[in-house]
Amino acid sequence: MYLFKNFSLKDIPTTPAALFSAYASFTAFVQLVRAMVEQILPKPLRLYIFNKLKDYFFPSRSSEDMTLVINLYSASRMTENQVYDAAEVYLATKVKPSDKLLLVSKTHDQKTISFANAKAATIIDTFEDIELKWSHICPVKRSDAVQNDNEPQKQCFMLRFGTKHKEKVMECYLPYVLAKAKDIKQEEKLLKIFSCGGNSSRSIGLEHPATFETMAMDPEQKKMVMDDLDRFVRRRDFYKRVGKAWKRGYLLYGPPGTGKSSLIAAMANHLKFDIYDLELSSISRNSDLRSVLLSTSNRSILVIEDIDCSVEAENRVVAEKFMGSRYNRPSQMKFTLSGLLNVIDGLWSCVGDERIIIFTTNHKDRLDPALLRPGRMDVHIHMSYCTPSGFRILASNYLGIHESNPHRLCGEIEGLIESTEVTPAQVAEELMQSDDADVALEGLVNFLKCKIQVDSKKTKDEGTKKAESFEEELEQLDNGTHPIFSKTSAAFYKDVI
Ligand SMILES: Nc1ncnc2c1ncn2[C@@H]1O[C@H](COP(=O)(O)OP(=O)(O)OP(=O)(O)O)[C@@H](O)[C@H]1O
Ligand SMILES: [Mg+2]
Repeated sequence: MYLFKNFSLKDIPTTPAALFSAYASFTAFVQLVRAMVEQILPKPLRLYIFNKLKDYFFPSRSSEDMTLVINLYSASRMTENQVYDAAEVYLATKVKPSDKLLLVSKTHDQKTISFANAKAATIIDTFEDIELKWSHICPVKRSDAVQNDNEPQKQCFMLRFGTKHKEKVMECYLPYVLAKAKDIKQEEKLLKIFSCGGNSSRSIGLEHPATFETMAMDPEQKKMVMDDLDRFVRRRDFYKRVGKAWKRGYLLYGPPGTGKSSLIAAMANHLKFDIYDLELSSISRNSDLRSVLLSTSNRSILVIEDIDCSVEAENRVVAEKFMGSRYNRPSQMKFTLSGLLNVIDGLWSCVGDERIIIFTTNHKDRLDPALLRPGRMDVHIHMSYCTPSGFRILASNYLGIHESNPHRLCGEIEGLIESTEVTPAQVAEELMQSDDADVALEGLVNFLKCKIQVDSKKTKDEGTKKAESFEEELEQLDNGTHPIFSKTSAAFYKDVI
């Protein structure tokens, strides 16, 4: 303040001699300060402060730094550079509360609106105490410039860091950015379900709400499946080490309405894998099957539902085609379960990674032994009729009734469920009848009681029918009119029955 108060315009040196003298005193002053600093601060500390100041005032000129240039296109310019893509995704998450300019976007593949920092700014990231400075270069297109379509814009990211960290950045940080970006994309990804058959494959967004949380399954079985899936995706190196393809096969079996399809959706949602639903009925040749398999991507689930019916139906179709001699070489068209398994096994073991294949059936007992052979399907999951614990999950999903505060009818319902075979789908349908828990649960009680009555009548009727036919048979044996046994062998047969 003192200096400024006493300073007037006439103090500004104007003549060359006065300017020289001012310069000389300024340099003398700087040298004095420098000498004092050299006396007080040791050299390493001085260097450190000097570099910091230099970085701050001249960020692009630090001699101890090195810069990596990450172009939008790879060196060959044929394809997009995955590192650029990953950097874009990764840096978009580095939004700071102080950022005043944000980019807002949402693509078809994203579930939510995303906010990213404008690329104009330098973004400072830290990784294991290394400071990394990201900046984005995007040359402005001049309106008078001749646009050459073959020459992509030289957009790039510049990544600057201390040269001494070169190895760590190359070997650890960049892979970390790639992995992080993959996770972010995976998290935001809208799953797809591809319907594959013949030569075509259509896809739509998979918005099935089933999750493991909403699945009415035995808690231990649920945990087993979740753990198995988690272990599978974690074990890339393990599969490599033991020389096994990174694939896993599941067989889901159980009566209709026990949640086989829902479990597939829950698995896809859990892993964030797309689903390829293979319609075997529209595939007549192994070559079609091969091309469908080749068109599936990594991190996906290939589903073949109702395997017992599909293969039977397919064999019929092939037989019809064969009889109609629409094809000249019918032997090539033979399409059997073992053929299917061979194609899948053969291709499956060498194409792609992180694949899951799921077969479903209502009748495990009708399946070809080739499918049940040990080692063919890694995990067999039995989807059973509704259990009391399954009911509790459904009651929580549909009516918000929690175990800690059960409804007065829950105990009765659990007892009824234990004494009959009711599917989770049937229970769910009853629970959907009303938002009012009293009404919905009373409806379920009535439904279960009716079912028990109908079932016991059916069993009784069957028993009566059996008893009647038994009586009839005895009579035939006695009077010698039995269609198989003569009067002489009747005594022996009576003993057996
Ligand atoms: N275990 C379950 N947990 C939760 N909901 C279930 C369960 N099982 C069935 N559901 C309900 O019933 C409906 C039908 O079930 P889903 O289609 O999954 O049965 P499925 O076993 O595949 O039957 P299908 O053998 O006929 O194909 C589902 O949409 C879901 O609402
Ligand atoms: Mg199903």
